[in-house]
Amino acid sequence: MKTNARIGTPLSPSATRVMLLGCGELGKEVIIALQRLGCEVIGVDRYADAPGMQVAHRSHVINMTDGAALRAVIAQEKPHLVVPEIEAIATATLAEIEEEGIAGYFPEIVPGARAAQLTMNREGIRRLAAEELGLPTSPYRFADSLAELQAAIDGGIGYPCVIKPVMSSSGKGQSLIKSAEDVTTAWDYAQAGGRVGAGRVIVEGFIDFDYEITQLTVRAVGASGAVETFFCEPIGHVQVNGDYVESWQPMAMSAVALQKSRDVARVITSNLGGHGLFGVELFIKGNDVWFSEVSPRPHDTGLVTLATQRLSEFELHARAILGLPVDTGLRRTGASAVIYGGMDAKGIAFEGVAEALCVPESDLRLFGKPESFVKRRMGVALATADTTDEARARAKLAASLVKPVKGE
Ligand SMILES: Nc1ncnc2c1ncn2[C@@H]1O[C@H](COP(=O)(O)OP(=O)(O)OP(=O)(O)O)[C@@H](O)[C@H]1O
Ligand SMILES: NCC(=O)N[C@@H]1O[C@H](COP(=O)([O-])[O-])[C@@H](O)[C@H]1O
Ligand SMILES: [Mg+2]
Repeated sequence: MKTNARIGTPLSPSATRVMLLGCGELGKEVIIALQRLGCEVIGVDRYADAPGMQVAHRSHVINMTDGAALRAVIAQEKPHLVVPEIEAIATATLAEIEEEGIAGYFPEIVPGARAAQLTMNREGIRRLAAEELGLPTSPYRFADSLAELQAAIDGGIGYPCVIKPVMSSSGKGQSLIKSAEDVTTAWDYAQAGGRVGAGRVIVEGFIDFDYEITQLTVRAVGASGAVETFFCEPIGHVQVNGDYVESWQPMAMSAVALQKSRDVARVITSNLGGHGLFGVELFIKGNDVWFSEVSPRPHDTGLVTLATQRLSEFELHARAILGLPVDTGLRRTGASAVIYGGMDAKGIAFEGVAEALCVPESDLRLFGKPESFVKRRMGVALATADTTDEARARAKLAASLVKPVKGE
C-alpha cells in the first residue's frame, strides 16, 4: 500500500487482507492493531494456537522455512500484504514472489523481501552495515566449523567475544565467552540453538558499552505524500543471556549520542527501504555508538510502547504498512518487565494477576502461549510513572507478583 490507502470490509471481496508470518506476542499486537483499522488478518506460524492465531480471522500451521509450503499458503490466501514476524522464514521464496508474483498477483512483502532476507541472517545485515554502509559495528568473523571459529578468535577477534548462530533471535544459541576453554561449549550451544538447525556462526568482539538502546524508526508516508523517517524516543533495556528482561522509555542520552544513533538508524533503514517500523539496536559508550542489528518489524523491547506512546510500535507498524500517517510522540514515561514461564509445562495458569494490577499505573499482557518453558517469555508487565526509575520499579514489581503455576 504505497499511498492513499483504501481499506475494505473484512471477510468480503473488498477486504484488505494481511498475512502475518509468525504469530508470537509481537505479531499478536500487530494483528489487533490491523483489525482495529478494519483489515482481514491471516496468521501463520509453526505451531497451533500461537498467540496471534488466537486473534486472527483464520490461521495456518506450516513450516515457514519450507519455501513450497510458504508459497502454497500465500497462493491460497492471496494477501495484499505479507508481514514477516519471526527470524525463521524462507525469505528467498518471498523474494521470488515479490519479483515474479504468484498466481498472477503481486502481494507486497513488508517492508520488502530484500530487508526480510538481509535481516533474517546476521551475515547479510552485518556485511551491509559494516562493509557497504561503513557503520561502526563490533569486529566480527563468520565460521562454519569449530576449527574456523577458533581460528577467527585467534586471528583477531580475541576474548571476550560473543558467539551466535547466524539465524537465531532472543539470544537463542548465544554465548559470551572469556577464554579458549569455553569455545567448544559455545560452538555446541550455537549448533543446538539456531532457529533453522546447525550451521554457520558469527563471532563478535565484545563491546564494553555503558548502555544499549533500541531506536524505533518508522518509514511512513509523511505530510508531503512521500515516505519520510520518523523516530520514537529511545528505549533503554537490559538483556540477560542475549534476551531482553526489562526496557524503559525514554532512555536519557547525551544529545551527541542520540544524534549519532538516529543518523545510523536513518542510514540503515533508508537502505532497507519500504514502509514499516524498524527496531535499530545500538550500543553506546560515552558519545560513541555501534550498530548491532535491526529488526524490520516491531521489537520485543518496544513492548513498552504499549504503555508509553499514543500509538504503540504495533499500531505504528500497522499504519505505516497500510500507507497511513503516524505519530511517534511519547505520552508518558514507562517501563516493561518480562514474565517467564518458569517451568516446562503445557496449559499453565497465572496467579497474582490482581495483585500485580494493584501496582499504580500498571498493566499486563499474558500472551496465551500454549506451552511454557522455563525461559520462554509468556507475558510482560507494563507501568508508567513520572520517572524511568519509578516506572522500572513498578514494572518489575508487577511482573514479580504474577506467578506461573501448573494449569491443573
Ligand atoms: N558484540 C557484543 N558486545 C557486547 N554485547 C553484545 C554483543 N552482541 C550481543 N550482545 C548482547 O547480547 C544481546 C543480544 O544480542 P543480539 O541482539 O545480537 O541477539 P538476538 O538473538 O538477535 O536477540 P534479539 O532477537 O532479542 O534482538 C545484545 O542486546 C547485547 O546485550
Ligand atoms: N526477539 C525477537 C522476539 O521477541 N520475537 C517474538 O518472539 C516470538 C517467538 O517466541 P517463542 O520463541 O516463545 O515461540 C516471535 O513470534 C515474536 O513475536
Ligand atoms: Mg538483538
